[in-house]
Amino acid sequence: MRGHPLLLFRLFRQAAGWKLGLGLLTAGITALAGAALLGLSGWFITATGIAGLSAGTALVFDVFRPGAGVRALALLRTGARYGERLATHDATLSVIAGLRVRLFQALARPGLGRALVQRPGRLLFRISGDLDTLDTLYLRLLIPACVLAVLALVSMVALALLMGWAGLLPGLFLLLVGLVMLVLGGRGGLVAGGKRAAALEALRLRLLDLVAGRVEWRLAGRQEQAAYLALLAEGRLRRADDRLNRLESGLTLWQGLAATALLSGGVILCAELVERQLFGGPAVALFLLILLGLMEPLGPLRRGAVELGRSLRAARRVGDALSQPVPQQAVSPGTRDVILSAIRFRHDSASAPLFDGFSLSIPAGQHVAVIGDSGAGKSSLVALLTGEARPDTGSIAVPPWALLGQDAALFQDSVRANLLLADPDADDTRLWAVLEQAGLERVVREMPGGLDAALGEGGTGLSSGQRRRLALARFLLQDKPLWLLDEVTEGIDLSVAATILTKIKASAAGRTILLVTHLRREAALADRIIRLSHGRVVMDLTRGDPAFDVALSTLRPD
Ligand SMILES: Nc1ncnc2c1ncn2[C@@H]1O[C@H](COP(=O)(O)OP(=O)(O)OP(=O)(O)O)[C@@H](O)[C@H]1O
Repeated sequence: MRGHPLLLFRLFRQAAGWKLGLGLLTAGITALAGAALLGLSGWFITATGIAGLSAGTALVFDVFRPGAGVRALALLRTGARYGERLATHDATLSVIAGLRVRLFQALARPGLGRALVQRPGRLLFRISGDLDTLDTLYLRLLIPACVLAVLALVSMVALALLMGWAGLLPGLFLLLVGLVMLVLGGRGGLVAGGKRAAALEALRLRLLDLVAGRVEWRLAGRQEQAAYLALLAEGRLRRADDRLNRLESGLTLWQGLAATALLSGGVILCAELVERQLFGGPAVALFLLILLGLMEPLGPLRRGAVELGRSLRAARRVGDALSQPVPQQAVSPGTRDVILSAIRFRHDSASAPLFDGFSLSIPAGQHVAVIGDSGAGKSSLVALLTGEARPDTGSIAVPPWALLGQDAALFQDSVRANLLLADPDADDTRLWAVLEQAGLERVVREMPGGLDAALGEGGTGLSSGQRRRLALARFLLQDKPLWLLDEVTEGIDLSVAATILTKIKASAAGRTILLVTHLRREAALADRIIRLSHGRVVMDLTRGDPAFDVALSTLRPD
């Protein structure tokens, strides 16, 4: 089932089962009412015209019942069409909205997230393009295909009752036409649609490179080459579009030929029936116009068929991501201490394990500084604790944690929304309190809109020190027993660093802290210092030990 489009149909059904059914039902009623309306109107106009030829028939001709029928069918068709639009779009939008959340969660899985971040164009595509493509599956494929099948079957039964076995022919012909359309469109669209998706992804990436790196391209004198690469991708996109257009034109031709053949066959059949005096003029109009009505779903089906390949590809990719288990924070319920036992861990692209038989135990409430040269394994240790990296063997027990790192990771949204990420239920009083703790309250109060002030991408609108303080406020909002601090004051000026460290110290009592650092001012918060080297603990000192102060003094001063 992994990655199979059927998984998506199952998700569609779970998310909006009855709405999908209602959509199909109303779409079927709309099409049937449309075909009947066309036929009855044709019959009525013809029959009225013929009846009007002589005064005798004109007087006895009943215009009321067929007129009422036309009105009833018109009302039914309009109402059903309205219901269909409501039901199908509501169903699709709610399913896609639900899928978007699940896809975000799935993409947050460490391995997948990291793999995709190396190809941001693809990541963007998955989140936007693939999901939007999925509405085609239901709206443009399933609905027209089912409606065509229903119309064909109903027409087969009705026309067979009316004119014997010959009445089966239009329905069978329609089914054949629809099937050929799906096969041809699906096969052609799969290849051309795949090429189009790849070209569009390449074009987006090339354009991003061109714009974001324009200064570097220019300095290197290679702007022309970068533009040429974008043009190449654009050329591939155009050729793929041409192929898709040709495919759609071919299918339109096929639809036109099929419609002509069906109508011509209908005219020949009617001529035969008229000659045998089984059909009169009004019945001919009824029959031919019903045939026209039956072909109505072929247009949407044709457009859906061209999209079939693209939709199936998107369904497979989204299905692949969704079939992975949703990542959970690596938290062991009931644990208060941090315990790593006999860990063996190798980075994906590394040849040898970084940690081999690594064990570490931090009792609840202890404040530990992890120091060591660059590449010693400090960040990898934090990644193991947060679950971002998984050990090959060994066990890890971690209480609920909050992480504060060097990257402020702020989003293009309001100050409030950036804070609420940490605790969606926090009220304004609490938000102001953490802003005050982080030394940012006055700044935010002076911003237009206060908590609702909009930040730009990455927190633009705030200075880099203010961004770090906002990240600190968000961190403080999480009331977790374990704090993981990864070089939190690296690269910031003394006054901001002092604020951050003071606030951390003020709220540190009763919590376990593991801080990774090269800086004396940060390690001074700890009551235990561990030095790592090549993935091993080479020094483990507690405050009071004379070597503790010596270890502190080896660290970078402020
Ligand atoms: N994603 C990765 N793939 C392969 N090797 C990695 C990866 N991340 C880190 N490493 C390697 O693992 C080792 C430990 O890296 P880590 O980032 O944990 O060190 P660190 O002590 O945090 O260094 P720094 O102080 O420079 O941040 C290094 O040799 C590094 O090259």
